[in-house]
Amino acid sequence: MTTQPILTLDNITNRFGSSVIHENLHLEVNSGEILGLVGGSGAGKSVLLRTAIGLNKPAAGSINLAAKQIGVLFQHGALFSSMTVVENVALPLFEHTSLSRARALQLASLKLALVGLDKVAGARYPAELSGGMIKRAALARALIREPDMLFLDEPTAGLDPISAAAFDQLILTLSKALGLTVVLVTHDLDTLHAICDRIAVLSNKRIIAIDSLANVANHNDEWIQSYFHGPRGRAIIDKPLRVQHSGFTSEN
Ligand SMILES: Nc1ncnc2c1ncn2[C@@H]1O[C@H](COP(=O)(O)OP(=O)(O)OP(=O)(O)O)[C@@H](O)[C@H]1O
Repeated sequence: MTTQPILTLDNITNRFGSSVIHENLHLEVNSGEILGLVGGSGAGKSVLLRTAIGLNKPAAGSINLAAKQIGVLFQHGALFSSMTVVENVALPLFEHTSLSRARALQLASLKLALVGLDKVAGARYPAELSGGMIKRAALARALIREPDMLFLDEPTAGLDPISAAAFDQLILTLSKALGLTVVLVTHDLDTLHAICDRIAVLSNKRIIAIDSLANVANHNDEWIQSYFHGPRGRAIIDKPLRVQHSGFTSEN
């Protein structure tokens, strides 16, 4: 991994009316890393992600995004119910390229295969898929334009622990195989532990810590202490990582 920032947010201020969400916030994302962004509910994680990708214009500050192409998985990034899964995945190609429909659908099938969905799943409508399969299809759609950077908003939300672990591993495998930089917003401590190179903590309108999980967890901040050393956090920090594929716990 290089330490070249692929994304720099500098002195960012965001406000809605009189409510200040971010103030003089600074964040750098290194090329090739998986960065987990955590913070309390309403801290402004999603707004920060939208700011980074240009969907929210900050009141002040600068954004330097060096990625050539980005892919985004939104928190409620539902697929269109009236289109098949493969059509949903191909949609960005229909909209943004001059590829033929047949070629776009062929590329979409390849992306579906990459995330573990076969042609049968591709021919279904979203309502006919499980939650985990929908996440995979949405990930395939985020990957369809060959991004070098992915933004994922709560990728494992709503998944059972085994499906969530499998989805974590998929993100990890794809990011390493494709050389992707990943920024993911999550509340899922397992995800932080299993796949994130660094953790950024958003609190009090700023990034108050950014480091490895072990170092961030030692930070002397009240929210960090309660998040990482509360009952759920302790279980992750203090215990060995489960073996993700099987869902079993390993002592290794
Ligand atoms: N378009 C908007 N207009 C007004 N207020 C907004 C808008 N978008 C977000 N907010 C407010 O900004 C704050 C931060 O919202 P955001 O969704 O970024 O939080 P979050 O950290 O992602 O929360 P959660 O973990 O619960 O998803 C909230 O108080 C929210 O109500």
